[in-house]
Amino acid sequence: MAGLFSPGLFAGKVALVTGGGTGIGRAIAGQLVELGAAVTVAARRPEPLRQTAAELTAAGPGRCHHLQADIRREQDVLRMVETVLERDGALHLLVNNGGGQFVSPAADISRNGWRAVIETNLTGTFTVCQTAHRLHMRQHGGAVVNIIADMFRGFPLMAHTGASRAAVENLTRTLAVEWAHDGVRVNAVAPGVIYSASAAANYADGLLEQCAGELPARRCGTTHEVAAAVCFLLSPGASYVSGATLRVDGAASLYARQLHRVPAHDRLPPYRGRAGPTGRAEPAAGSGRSRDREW
Ligand SMILES: CCCCCCC/C=C/C(=O)SCCNC(=O)CCNC(=O)[C@H](O)C(C)(C)COP(=O)(O)OP(=O)(O)OC[C@H]1O[C@@H](n2cnc3c(N)ncnc32)[C@H](O)[C@@H]1OP(=O)(O)O
Ligand SMILES: NC(=O)C1=CN([C@@H]2O[C@H](COP(=O)(O)OP(=O)(O)OC[C@H]3O[C@@H](n4cnc5c(N)ncnc54)[C@H](OP(=O)(O)O)[C@@H]3O)[C@@H](O)[C@H]2O)C=CC1
Repeated sequence: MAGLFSPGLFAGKVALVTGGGTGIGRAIAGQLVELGAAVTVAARRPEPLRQTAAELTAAGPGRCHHLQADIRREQDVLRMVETVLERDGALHLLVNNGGGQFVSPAADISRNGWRAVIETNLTGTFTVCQTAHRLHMRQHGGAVVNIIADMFRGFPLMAHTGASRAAVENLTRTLAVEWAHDGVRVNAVAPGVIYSASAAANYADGLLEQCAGELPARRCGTTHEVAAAVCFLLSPGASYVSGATLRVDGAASLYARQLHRVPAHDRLPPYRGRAGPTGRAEPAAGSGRSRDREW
């Protein structure tokens, strides 16, 4: 099938995709290589990176390098950006896709679990943005896309990722303004439920499929659908788009389905003022338990 974008759209462009060895990141790297870019994929596990780089380079016409880096480690991030600049002489396009989380009620998230997710999704993304800007984009401009998530109504059972992705959305807006005069555009893409091997593994027991059946689109999104949105935002076609969030979710963020179902309860009694219409204090509705919780 012919691609959506003009062949050679990114010829001569240098791109870095974190988390680019697997899933959505791999699809983004694949579309960039297909459109002529020199792409580096970076993440922690060497094997998926090596395999992705080899396969994408073989497919061409662009090429794909790989390097191991943990975006939580400042030294890794510095080395990653320096390596791209030394090898390819520039960094025009940056995609902050590396990230993750786990499903847990907020009450049960350990301090270290919270820190792991915040340091990856938020601090890691910030460190990569700041380093790319400081070492190259401040002088030469560029385009950045941050991958976030559908956290617009909160993210029950994923409080850590909801908080970090909302923060990245706000960071995106701030950087779009601060870096406009450097010629840097910064946007976000918010995927909904996207079928990737990792999502399938992390939302096991058919949860992903079950959830997909309740989405407005009645299916999960594909990694290629996210990649197409990212390529648009990186392209000159989006030259006047900065600070925006593009939701790639088939309208899921506008629809009520959530991972968490609120159980039946009466634990949020209404406020009735000091006195009701009779002049006497009104009894609270519901069970004694509900009254116990009035404050
Ligand atoms: C079905 C409908 C809704 C779907 C919505 C889809 C939304 C998004 C989907 C995706 O993004 S899927 C693809 C992303 N990939 C992942 O999320 C990868 C899987 N996750 C991880 O690798 C980890 O969760 C991590 C924390 C992000 C990685 O950090 P790290 O490698 O450093 O982890 P550890 O050192 O092993 O642990 C640190 C800390 O975190 C606690 N922890 C880790 N996993 C869990 C878990 N599953 N449950 C509870 N706690 C967990 C771990 O115990 C450590 O804390 P302490 O034990 O030291 O207190
Ligand atoms: N699939 C979905 O439905 C949705 C996904 N997302 C987000 O989109 C992104 C891609 O997800 P998806 O492709 O599905 O899942 P993947 O797990 O395949 O992608 C996450 C990638 O991030 C890399 N990564 C994780 N932690 C680090 C780190 N500390 N340093 C560098 N790289 C890291 C992983 O590689 P490695 O472990 O080797 O480091 C992996 O390649 C993630 O940020 C995800 O949370 C958001 C909304 C929905």
